[in-house]
Amino acid sequence: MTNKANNPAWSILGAGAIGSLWACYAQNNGQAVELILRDQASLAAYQAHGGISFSSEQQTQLLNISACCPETLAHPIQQLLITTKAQQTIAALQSIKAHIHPKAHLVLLQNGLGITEQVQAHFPQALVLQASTTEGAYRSSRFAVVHAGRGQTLIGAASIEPRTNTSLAQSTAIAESLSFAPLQVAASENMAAVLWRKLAINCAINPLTVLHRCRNGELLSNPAALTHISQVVDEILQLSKQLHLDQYVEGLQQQVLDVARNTANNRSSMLQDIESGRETEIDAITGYLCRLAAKQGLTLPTNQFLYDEIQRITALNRR
Ligand SMILES: NC(=O)C1=CN([C@@H]2O[C@H](COP(=O)(O)OP(=O)(O)OC[C@H]3O[C@@H](n4cnc5c(N)ncnc54)[C@H](OP(=O)(O)O)[C@@H]3O)[C@@H](O)[C@H]2O)C=CC1
Ligand SMILES: CC(C)(CO)C(=O)C(=O)O
Repeated sequence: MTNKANNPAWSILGAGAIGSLWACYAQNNGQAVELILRDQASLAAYQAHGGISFSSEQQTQLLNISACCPETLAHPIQQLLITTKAQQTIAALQSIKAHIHPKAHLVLLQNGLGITEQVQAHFPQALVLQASTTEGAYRSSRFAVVHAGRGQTLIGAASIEPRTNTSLAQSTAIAESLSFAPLQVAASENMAAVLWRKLAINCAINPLTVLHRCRNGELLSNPAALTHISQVVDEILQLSKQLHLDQYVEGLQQQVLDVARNTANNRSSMLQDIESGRETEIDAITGYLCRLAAKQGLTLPTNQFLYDEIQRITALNRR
């Protein structure tokens, strides 16, 4: 589906693993989407590659998906799926701000919290939603994406505040328009619970895989890591109670262990970022948690320790 001016229904900002995954399934479903690349050099490299090499269920196809960059964007953006890493979001949006319709639908499909508030401040009239996915994808090279694991995607109001002005009908319509088979996107009636639980699980697994340099499943046989997990979980439960979010994280300790077991062979996204010398999403994960706690007059010593450690390791990586 394209809009009246024949523009794509969705523009996708961040042609990495997740952005390319959505773009490829959209294309395979006959839906016009457009990838927005970082700059002209990236666009030239993409065009030279001939599109995205997309691998799923042992089949690979080269999909020549329409692409542009801030310098070549030639139409107003009505619906934008944002699939950059959390910490890249604001700079990426700034680069195309002039093209974003004031009342655009902006969907952040990324881990971490706290970015949507910043996006809403930049685009006060826009409808800003957050999506959370358990799909798994990775880039085997710059423009080659592998759909590694099937999951589910939930979409809803971009806040952990239970109160929200976003109607379920709006989220449902947007979820449907982003459901490019086999990707399943559904509107959540309680996105606050989804986001808080996801944040808690990321806080309890991601930094620890970096600290102990291990796959998710290896945390389970490491006594020091298990102690850290318990401490992280206890601190999150304490904060959740104070914020009246405790019903969202009932049984958290067991859930964390289950996720580590079910994703045992994964290198967490944070470990992958560190190993590739990239910035991590620690600021939108553990950093967000610690800042929220500070506003409540609470300190979370283990989470703060993990935040500081990841910052230290990232800085060492940069040298
Ligand atoms: N991969 C997965 O399986 C999952 C990922 N997630 C979450 O989804 C989000 C995206 O992850 P993922 O796709 O893996 O990350 P990637 O790093 O693969 O993709 C991010 C993309 O954003 C692009 N980007 C960064 N800055 C800009 C900019 N200024 N302008 C245009 N593009 C820009 C990057 O471009 P460049 O290549 O030029 O740097 C890159 O292509 C993250 O929050 C992640 O935690 C959640 C669940 C699963
Ligand atoms: C759930 C988990 C830990 C799976 O690897 C993840 O979301 C991540 O790596 O960011």
